[in-house]
Amino acid sequence: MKRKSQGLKQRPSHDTEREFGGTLGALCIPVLLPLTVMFLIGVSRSPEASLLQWPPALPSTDQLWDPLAPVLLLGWISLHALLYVLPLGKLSEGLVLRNGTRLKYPINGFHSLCISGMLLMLLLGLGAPLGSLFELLLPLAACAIAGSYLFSLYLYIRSFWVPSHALALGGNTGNPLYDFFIGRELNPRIGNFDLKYFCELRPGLIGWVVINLGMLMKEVELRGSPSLAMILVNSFQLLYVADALWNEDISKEAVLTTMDIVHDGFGFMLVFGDLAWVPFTYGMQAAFLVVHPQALSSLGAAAIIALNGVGYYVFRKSNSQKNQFRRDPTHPSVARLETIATATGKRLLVSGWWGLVRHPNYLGDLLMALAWSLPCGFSHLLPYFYVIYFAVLLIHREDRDERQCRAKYGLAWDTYCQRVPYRIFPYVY
Ligand SMILES: NC(=O)C1=CN([C@@H]2O[C@H](COP(=O)(O)OP(=O)(O)OC[C@H]3O[C@@H](n4cnc5c(N)ncnc54)[C@H](OP(=O)(O)O)[C@@H]3O)[C@@H](O)[C@H]2O)C=CC1
Ligand SMILES: CC(C)CCC[C@@H](C)[C@H]1CC=C2C3=C(CC[C@@]21C)[C@@]1(C)CC[C@H](O)C(C)(C)[C@@H]1CC3
Repeated sequence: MKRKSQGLKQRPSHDTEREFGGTLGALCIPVLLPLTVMFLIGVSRSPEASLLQWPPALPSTDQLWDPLAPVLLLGWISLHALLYVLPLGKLSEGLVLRNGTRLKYPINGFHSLCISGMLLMLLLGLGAPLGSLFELLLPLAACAIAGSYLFSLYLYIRSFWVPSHALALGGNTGNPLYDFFIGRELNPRIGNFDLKYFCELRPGLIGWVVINLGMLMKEVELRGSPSLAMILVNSFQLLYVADALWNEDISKEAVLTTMDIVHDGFGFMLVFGDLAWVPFTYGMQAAFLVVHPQALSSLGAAAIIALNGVGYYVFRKSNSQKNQFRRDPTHPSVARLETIATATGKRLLVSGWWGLVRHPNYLGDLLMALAWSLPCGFSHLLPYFYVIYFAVLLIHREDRDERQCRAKYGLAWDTYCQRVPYRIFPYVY
């Protein structure tokens, strides 16, 4: 690769505000989170399933390797890369970049989900032992983690050959450890293939529901039929993933406007998050249920379904309201909502869902997260790991978003905060 014109040479900005605990965070997170993945998988299949057991039970090295794991993982990524480049769905434009251009993105994630689903059904019909994913979970996670390190290294190195406007504002501090972690390049692409966008929605997110299905099949192998708890966990999480892929389209909804796509560089944090953390920890409840079956009454199941329904309603309605307003503030569904003006020309909603709390979509997401854990009963903490982690992630994300909005909207943002004082939970936080 040739270095682009000298006039565009990037200068590290040492005074950039550092996130995720700065250099210390960048040193600890890439070590601790992969260990957490291994620890959680190990604990989920131990009879005690205790998170508090000391010393923590980490799997032995021979449990981490199976030659089938890299083959399956590479096959899965290649399948999704192929589906990504197939001329299915339409092309949408992202937001305007710093150099005034807009990138084009294929909107075919839902097609990928449906095709993956059909292929899986075919494989199951042919007698493929999907339940073996249970035994392969540790080697698969180990490969995904190793792949995340290698891929992030590639992304870090290639970022030195791109022009400065292609770098993320927060990822060019000059501290190699931090920049590797947070990501230097904003939208790394090979030709038209957008690596960040591809990883954000496809292999990991769809991989998560495939692993869940594998856990369900393992339960069928062990006990003859899937339990109600397992069916609920699988259905709720499939709904969440299908919703994300269905709403990928910018002209419908707004994955292309999330802070991960618009603001964050593509470094270890997102690579590992997308390819290892999401598929191997978000489905922890299903893995837990294989070894720790739970009896669930019809009344309990009905209450949990209702909670997931309420959470989904709040999550979807609030996200849709903001996205509709962003797209067309004169649309009848949002035109009557009260707003305040900002210096950028954009208006902020202060009524409707966004007048209830400043992040109603996070509230809905957290209610759903709780509904995913409840089918696992109250005997163990492990199935509640996701809710606890997610609350921490969203509180931290909310704080990052607030700082970005305050920088963008200044006084108007402060007025919004006065009008809508609660962040996520009405009257609590
Ligand atoms: N399952 C998971 O692991 C995760 C799920 N999520 C989910 O993803 C979804 C998207 O979340 P996220 O990307 O964090 O951001 P949000 O969808 O919450 O968007 C925040 C942005 O919305 C705009 N905005 C904020 N307040 C207002 C207002 N009052 N009026 C108009 N516009 C406003 C601002 O953007 P602008 O100035 O550009 O208009 C702000 O930066 C959420 O539902 C979240 O729960 C997120 C992270 C992880
Ligand atoms: C390991 C780290 C410290 C943190 C990793 C964070 C990532 C796991 C998440 C950051 C933003 C995400 C989003 C989704 C999944 C998790 C990650 C990648 C999302 C795709 C889930 C489905 C939603 O509907 C969404 C709005 C599309 C989400 C976008 C953000």
